[in-house]
Amino acid sequence: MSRKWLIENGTFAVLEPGRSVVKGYMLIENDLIKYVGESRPEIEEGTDTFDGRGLLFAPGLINTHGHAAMSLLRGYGDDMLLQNWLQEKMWPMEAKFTSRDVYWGTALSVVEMLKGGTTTFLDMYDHMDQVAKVADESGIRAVLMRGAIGLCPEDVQQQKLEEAIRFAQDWHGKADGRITTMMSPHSPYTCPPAFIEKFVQAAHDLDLPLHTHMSETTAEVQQNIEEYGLRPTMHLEKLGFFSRPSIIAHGVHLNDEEIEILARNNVAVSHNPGSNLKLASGVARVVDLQKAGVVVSLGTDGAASNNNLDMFEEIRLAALIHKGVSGDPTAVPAEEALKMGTIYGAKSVYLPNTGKLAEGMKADFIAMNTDQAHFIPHTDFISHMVYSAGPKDVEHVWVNGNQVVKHGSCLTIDEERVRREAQACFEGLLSR
Ligand SMILES: CSC[C@H]1O[C@@H](n2cnc3c(O)ncnc32)[C@H](O)[C@@H]1O
Ligand SMILES: [Zn+2]
Repeated sequence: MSRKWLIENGTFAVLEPGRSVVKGYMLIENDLIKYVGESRPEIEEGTDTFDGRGLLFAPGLINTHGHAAMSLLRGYGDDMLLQNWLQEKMWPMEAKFTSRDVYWGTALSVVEMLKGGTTTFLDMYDHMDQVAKVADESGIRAVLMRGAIGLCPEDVQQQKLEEAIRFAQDWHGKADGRITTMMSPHSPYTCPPAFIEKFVQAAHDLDLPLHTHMSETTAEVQQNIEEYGLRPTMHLEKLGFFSRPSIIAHGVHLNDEEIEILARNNVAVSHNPGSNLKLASGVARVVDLQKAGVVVSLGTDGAASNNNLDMFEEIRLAALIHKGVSGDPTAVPAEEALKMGTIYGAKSVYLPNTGKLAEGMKADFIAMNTDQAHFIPHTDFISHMVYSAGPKDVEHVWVNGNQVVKHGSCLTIDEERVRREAQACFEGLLSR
């Protein structure tokens, strides 16, 4: 049965050229936005109404890189460089992760993301059926992939590849279309070239995009040059990676030629400023990437390197650090930063019908309470959302037309149970 409802007297962040915000109405039918505008549309009998006064409606935030189950390792390895952090802290603990750990760790992250206004997340991890189960049950939209590290014997590599293919086939388009999949070798420094080529071939066979970590640290770039005689971008290009739609995470250390290769191949970049700062990896050349025409979106990375999944923080960091680094106060203006967290996120994870409040788009959106001191005066709501707001301002969240957060509480997940089980999982990991 069709369900129609009309939001009245709201403020809508439409982010269109010449008009960032519209005061008026938004009509939703099932999973789709049917109308956004100043005048009240004709509505059929039986259409519900929703009072939007005091609320700023915005597209749901899109987190384009992360490892949700790593919230179990939040605070477990702080103030370290990437390679030491991975080798000494993360990988030894992750080797002990069971399906149960991944389920509750992911659920913990999904609670944090939904309550903080994130309606879509990309996730690269192991035990991915558990991640898909959480996405299915919670109502969030998810772009999922079995991440594969190839530092293992060939028969184990083969198992990982087959599992990645099986997972991608099983879940693509599931959960009312909320789950899509990608193929994902972890990185050029953890995957031998022949292993990466197999993922590229599988992505061609399954008609799926590719995702990987790339050029996150100077050490990684140096190692790639020593092992393969090429910088990571040229190396992946040679392996055919960019012959598929692809999104790379980080892209911190890129030279001009690499930026040109990414632009020429329409490769999207997930910028993860919080994680890159915390691991002292550096600051990505976002302004140069955007000037070259690369779609740059935003990700949190896992909660063990961030240490939260707050997309407002990533949006604000994107708007701030590039001003600081360049000395140019117009670098990454507020509206551009917000687009990186919404519409550019949608483009970079190949979900073109999300990320915007407009007719025909999926009804994935949030409502923020603007009757608060840090939203006053009601001058520029886009500025306030980027420079002043945070996850606690998110009052309601809808994904695919369904309400998943109401007055700041999750409707689809038992948050108290998730917190208890996640704590128990962490204690179990410590004792094993
Ligand atoms: C194969 S599952 C994903 C794998 O990635 C690791 N990881 C988490 N954050 C980062 C990062 O910033 N760079 C590289 N790898 C990262 C995580 O610990 C898992 O092992
Ligand atoms: Zn990562």
